[in-house]
Amino acid sequence: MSIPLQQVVLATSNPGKVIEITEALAPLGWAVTPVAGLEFPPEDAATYEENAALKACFVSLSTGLPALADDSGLEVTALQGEPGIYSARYGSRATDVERNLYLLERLRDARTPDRSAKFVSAVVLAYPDGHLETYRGEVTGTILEGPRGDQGFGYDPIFEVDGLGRTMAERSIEEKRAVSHRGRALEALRTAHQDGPPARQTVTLE
Ligand SMILES: O=c1[nH]cnc2c1ncn2[C@@H]1O[C@H](COP(=O)(O)OP(=O)(O)O)[C@@H](O)[C@H]1O
Ligand SMILES: [Mg+2]
Repeated sequence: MSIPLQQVVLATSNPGKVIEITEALAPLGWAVTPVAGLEFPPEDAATYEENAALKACFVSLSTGLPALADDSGLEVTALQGEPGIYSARYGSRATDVERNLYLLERLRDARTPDRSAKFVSAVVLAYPDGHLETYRGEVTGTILEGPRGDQGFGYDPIFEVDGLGRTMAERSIEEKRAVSHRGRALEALRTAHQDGPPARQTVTLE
């Protein structure tokens, strides 16, 4: 039997993610509240899915409510998938602008014409009884020589979405959601929940 969902806590302190996730979940009619006053455990897992599960489980257990977390990153082909799961702290740089500059330097040093990359998002919804739902979204693009646009956050200004000719920072929140990794993962979640919580898989041991 599914637990009816009315309220979900967002397990993130990233303001850009809070805005994007809250807007993407609006059609479901859930009360979506950002988490407050919790210090997150270190993200020391090896995959986006496990890191998102760490954050979502921690907040769900702390609040007794269903909690949703996103773990995401940028994977640059010529840098063997860097910064990947380490995107939030790439090169130990402290700000988005410094991390963007560091990435551009690394790519220049790689001396290759290949500037292809992709954004990946894993979204996990954790229930207080330990049940997890996992969704994933990706978007491919090109790393520019310099930043363009002032919307969004993180690596948005240096990532031009394939086929669009605009960076993620040159799109409104709605336009970004239509193509972004997080928008796609959350669309999968919305579809799964459109008629109530999806059925849980039962495992039978023989
Ligand atoms: O939509 C996006 N646009 C630009 N950069 C992003 C996006 N999603 C993730 N990133 C980058 O990847 C990092 C993902 O970090 P992570 O998911 O571990 O935690 P965070 O919630 O603490 O930022 C972000 O800090 C940002 O630098
Ligand atoms: Mg992370």
